[in-house]
Amino acid sequence: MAELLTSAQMRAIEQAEIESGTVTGLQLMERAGRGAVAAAIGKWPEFAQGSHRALVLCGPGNNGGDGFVIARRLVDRGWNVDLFLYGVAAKLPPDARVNHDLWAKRGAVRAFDLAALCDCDRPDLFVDAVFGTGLTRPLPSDLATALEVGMMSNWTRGHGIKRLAADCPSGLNLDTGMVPASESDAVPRVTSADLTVAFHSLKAGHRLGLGPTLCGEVQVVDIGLTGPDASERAMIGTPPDADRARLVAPEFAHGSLPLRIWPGAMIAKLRGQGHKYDYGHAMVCAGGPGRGGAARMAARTALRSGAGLVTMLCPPEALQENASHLDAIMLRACATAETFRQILDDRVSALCLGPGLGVGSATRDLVSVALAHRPGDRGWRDPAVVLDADALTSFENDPDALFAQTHARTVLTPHEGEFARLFPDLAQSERANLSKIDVVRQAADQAGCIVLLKGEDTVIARPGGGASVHSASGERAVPWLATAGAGDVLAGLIAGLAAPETAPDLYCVTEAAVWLHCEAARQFGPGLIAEDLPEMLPKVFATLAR
Ligand SMILES: NC(=O)C1=CN([C@@H]2O[C@H](COP(=O)(O)OP(=O)(O)OC[C@H]3O[C@@H](n4cnc5c(N)ncnc54)[C@H](O)[C@@H]3O)[C@@H](O)[C@H]2O)[C@@H](O)CC1
Ligand SMILES: [K+]
Repeated sequence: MAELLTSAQMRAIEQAEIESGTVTGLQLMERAGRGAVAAAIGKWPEFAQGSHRALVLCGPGNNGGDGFVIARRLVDRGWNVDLFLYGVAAKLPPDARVNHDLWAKRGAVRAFDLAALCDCDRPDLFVDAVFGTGLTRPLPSDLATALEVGMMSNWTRGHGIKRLAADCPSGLNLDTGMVPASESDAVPRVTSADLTVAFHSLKAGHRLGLGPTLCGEVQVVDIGLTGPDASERAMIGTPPDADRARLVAPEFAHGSLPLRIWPGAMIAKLRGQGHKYDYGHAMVCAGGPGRGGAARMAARTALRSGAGLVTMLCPPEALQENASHLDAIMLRACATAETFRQILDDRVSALCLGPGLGVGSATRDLVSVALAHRPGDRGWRDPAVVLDADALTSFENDPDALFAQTHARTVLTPHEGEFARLFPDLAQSERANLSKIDVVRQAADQAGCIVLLKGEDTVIARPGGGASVHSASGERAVPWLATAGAGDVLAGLIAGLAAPETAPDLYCVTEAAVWLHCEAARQFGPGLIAEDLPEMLPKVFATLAR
């Protein structure tokens, strides 16, 4: 559970620490530059010995300051370094200026010039230290060109040049994971780094949007600010604080976490002992004949993932079809919302509605019954209600009617299309400079419940602010998870994990569900279809129990 900071939060942390007198900005910059060089040598051991050539491009702020430190450290190691400054030395902020001056005693500072840069000898390492957390506008086009992969073809064997980015590839907005579009260049050219060293902590933009692709491998470098580890440890089992966002992964900023602690501890059946009813009763509502597959997959996943028992409810005319597919899952006919209300009893602890349910008033009525159900004397909290797919689209014309009924134990799991139907003002086309985290936070506030917006960067948020990002990128990239029915499985997974009496906080369960969903797909590999996901769960659980 690593924190994902915004640029402003990072600045505030640095500022507070500098003002407290425990560290100076100059010390932080030195550690950042040294840490970047150490990370590069760790990744490319061939750089540890001998003389190599680097081209360092420094910017007009403190990110440029890091570049001067990197250049100095490389020369100390016997490297040849060409350094260009995009900006004016006299206008550098103080710490960057000090490092500029230190470098100037060792090598030349050349004013940024595309032609001169292209004239340099082929570098082994290209260091991008132009902009970090301070990017405020699109990249100027000459700079974009200088940072471009295509420019590398100036050098023979240009493809072998390693790219190191200080804090981020310049042009990437570290709050949004987006590259601001420029008027002159509709498709801004930002080049992927091979290695990005993130100072102190991951920032949101490292894991949102284009961030994972552009950053390449990301290593967090400790620059001696008060460690995030303690606060990260405290996060396990509790949702994030209002203004905080975190990465859904078994890791801290500076290390990994045993899987039995997370997500293992989020899975009731990996811990206690109990009767099937202690693990809760999940119910899944299905649509009419020929449309039961999605709900059956959700139900099967709920049963595999932790519910003690699972019942599927369907219209009487779909009974035969569903009965021929289900064994361990119980099946009951449910013709109307009123019947649904009568069927719900004290033991029902999780409800999943939406997959294959059909769009319209009948679905709206079922959703209303689900959201109005209270636990009675036997239960101690409201049942978890997971609403997906048709349960969301059915409220397209009146989302407020849904939001008037949702409660704290409700999770909405839209994809971008469904999200736009419920929150048209927050649709992708309307987001401007808001990050996906900000957008889902606003949605959760509007809806009054947990909202999970799917994608390669899945974002979860709850009312009042806390948010999480799960990134299916890099080693966790699962393009084969983009398959029909995968979303139905996720809805069932949340319901199944939330059903047990001892299930942790619903927000934390939702985080674990997203990770497990991706993990099951990852372990299965290409060729996956949605039915494979519940069948992979036992294997995944086995790795968490150790
Ligand atoms: N003491 C500190 O504050 C430390 C800062 N660190 C580094 O400093 C970075 C943040 O420094 P800054 O806040 O100075 O920000 P940056 O160095 O990221 O950039 C700010 C400068 O770039 C200009 N700028 C922004 N976007 C531009 C664009 N599109 N075209 C042209 N100019 C543009 C701004 O006007 C400003 O001069 C971090 O990412 C990190 O790399 C680290 O050295 C650790 C210590
Ligand atoms: K940079």
